[in-house]
Amino acid sequence: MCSDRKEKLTVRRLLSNITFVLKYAMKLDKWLVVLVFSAFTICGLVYALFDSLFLKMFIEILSDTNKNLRESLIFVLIGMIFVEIGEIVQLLTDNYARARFVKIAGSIQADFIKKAADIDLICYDQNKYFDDFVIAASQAEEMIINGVMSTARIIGTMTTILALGALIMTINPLIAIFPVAGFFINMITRFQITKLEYEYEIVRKKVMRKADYSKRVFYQPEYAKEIKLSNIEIPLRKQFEAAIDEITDEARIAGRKIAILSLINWIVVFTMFSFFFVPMYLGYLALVKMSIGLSDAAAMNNAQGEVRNNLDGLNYALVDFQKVGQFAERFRRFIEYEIKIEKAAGSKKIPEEKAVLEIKNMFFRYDGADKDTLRNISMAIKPGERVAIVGENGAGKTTFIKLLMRLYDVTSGSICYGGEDIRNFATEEYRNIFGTVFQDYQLYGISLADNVKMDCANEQDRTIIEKALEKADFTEKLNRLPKGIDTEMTREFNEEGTMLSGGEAQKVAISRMFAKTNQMSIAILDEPSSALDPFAEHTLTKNMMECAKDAAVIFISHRLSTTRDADRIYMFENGEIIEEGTHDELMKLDGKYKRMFEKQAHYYKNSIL
Ligand SMILES: Nc1ncnc2c1ncn2[C@@H]1O[C@H](COP(=O)(O)OP(=O)(O)OP(=O)(O)O)[C@@H](O)[C@H]1O
Repeated sequence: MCSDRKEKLTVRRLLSNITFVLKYAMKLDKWLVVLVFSAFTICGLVYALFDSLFLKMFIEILSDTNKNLRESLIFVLIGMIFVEIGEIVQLLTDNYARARFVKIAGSIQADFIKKAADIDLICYDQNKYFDDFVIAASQAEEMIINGVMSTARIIGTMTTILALGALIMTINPLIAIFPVAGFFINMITRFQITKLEYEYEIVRKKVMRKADYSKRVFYQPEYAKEIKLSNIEIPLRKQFEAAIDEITDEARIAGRKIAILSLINWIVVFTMFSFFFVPMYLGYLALVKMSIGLSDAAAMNNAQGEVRNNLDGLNYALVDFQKVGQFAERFRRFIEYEIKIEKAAGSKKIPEEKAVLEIKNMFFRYDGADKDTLRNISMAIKPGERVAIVGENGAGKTTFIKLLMRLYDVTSGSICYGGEDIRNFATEEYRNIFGTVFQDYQLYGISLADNVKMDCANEQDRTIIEKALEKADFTEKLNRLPKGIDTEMTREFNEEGTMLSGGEAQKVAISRMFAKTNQMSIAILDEPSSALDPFAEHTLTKNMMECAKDAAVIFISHRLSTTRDADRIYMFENGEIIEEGTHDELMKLDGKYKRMFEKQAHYYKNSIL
C-alpha cells in the first residue's frame, strides 16, 4: 500500500543525514549548539561523580570513627552544591535554549517557504515531491531540535557512562557485563520499535492527508455554498471515515508489535538484570565473600543503576537520532532539490526591444504521462500582434501558455525570444517580459495594493496601482473599501478584511497586468473574463488591448465573440493546431472553428430570444 515502507536507508546515509542536520543547525545558530553540547557534557560528569564517588566517600566518612558529624555534614553540603551547579547549568541552558530554538524553528520555516516558492512547477505534479514536502514541512522544526538535543544527550550520557564505567572497572569489571548486555538487548528492541513507529508515522501522514483534506474542505468558506446545496459531504465523509478506519487498523497492528517488544525489553533488561542479578551479586561479594566493602557495594550498585539508566537514555537518544536521520532524508531531498528552471541564471541577456516569440516544432509531455499533451506546435508572434488560442476543454491551451512562460521546459523543439532559445535566459528576467492573467488566479490575505503589485508595494507604486484598478473597472468598489488600496483582502486574519465577488476578484487579477504594462512585452490572458458580466467583459477586453499597446497579446477564450478581432486565431485539438488564420479565414475554411463559432452564436441568439 505504501511504497515508503520499502524506502531503506543505509547506516551511512543515516549518519550523513544527521551530519547534515547538525551542520544545518550550526549554520542557523552555532553558539546554541556549542552551548547545549557543553552543558550536557558538564551535567553528565557532575551526575556521574555524585552518584558513585560521592556516595562511596560518604559511606567511608560515616564508617570512619576519626571523622565527626560536622565533617560529614560539610561533605554533604559540598556534594549538594556540586549537584546544584549541575542543575543550575541545565536550567539556564533550558531557559536560554528555548527562545533560541523558537528562532531556529522560524528560520527553518523561512528556508522552507523560500524553497517552496522557488521550486520548479514540475515538482507539484509529482506525488513524491508532495509527500516529501508535507512530511518535511511538518517535521522540520522537531527534526532540527531533536537532532541537536539527541546529539547533546548522547554526549552527556556517554560522559556519565564512561566516568561510571571507569569506576566499576576499577572495583569489579564483572558488574559491567549486566548494563552492557542490557544495553544491547535494549538497543535491538528499541531500534525495532522505532522502525515500527517510523513506518506507522509515514503511513499515518499519507493516509491522514486524505482525512485532512476532507476536514479542511468543511471549514473553508469557498466550499461552504456547494456543501450546503449538495450531497458532496457524503463522499467526502466516506473518504474521511475510510482514512480513519485504515489508520486505526495500522495503529492496532503497530501497537501490538510495539507492546510485545517493550515488554520483553522491560523484563530482561530492567527486572532481571538490574533489579535482581546485580544487587544479589554485590550482596554476595560484600556480605558472604567479603571481597569488597559496603561502601564499594553501595557505590557499585548505584553506579550500575546509573549506567543502566544512562544506557537506556543513550538508547532513546540513539532512537531519536535514527528518527532524525530518517526524517532528514525527506527534508534533505526537498532542501537539496536542484532547482532547474526557476533559478536558471542564463547566459544571454533579454533583448531590450520587444521581440518575436517563436515556437518551433514544440512537443510536450507531462512527467509520468503516457502521451504528449502538445504535439508539433509552431508559430511566431510579433510585437503588437493579437493572437487568440481557442479549442475545447483539455485541448492543451493552458499547457501551451505555461510553456511560453517557462513554467515547464519543452520536451522537444524550442521556444525562442528575439531568436534566442528561452532556456538561455535567466528565468526571472525572462518572466519579466510577461504580464499575465490566469483563469485560476488567487487573492491573498494581504493588502489590496500587494495583491495588485504581486510584490511589496511601496509609496511610488500607489499611483500605478490605483490607475491599474481604475483600468480594471474597480474604482467604484475601491472607493467603498474602508482603507482603499491598504484594505486587507479575504477574512483569513482580519474580521474587517474584504470579501470580493467572483467578478470583482477577477478585476483585481486583471489589474495586475495593467500595473505591469510599462515593462511588459507580451500579455498573456488565459480566460481572463470568465466571471465578468458582458458589459465589464467588453470594457475590460478593450482596455486590455489598448494598454498592451505594442506588446503582443496572447489570449485564450472560450467565448469566440472576444477572439474574432484577433490578428490570428489558432484552433487547438488534442494538443495539435488543427486550424489557423483570421476569423474570416477560419470561417471560410468551414472547419471546426466555424462549427464552434456558429454553435455559440446560435446559443446566444436563442438565449436572447
Ligand atoms: N499537471 C498536469 N499533469 C498531467 N497532465 C496534465 C497536467 N495539467 C494538465 N494536464 C492534462 O493536459 C491536458 C491539457 O490540459 P490544459 O489545461 O492545457 O487544457 P486546456 O485546453 O487549457 O483546457 P481548459 O479549456 O479546460 O482550460 C489535459 O488532458 C489535462 O488533463
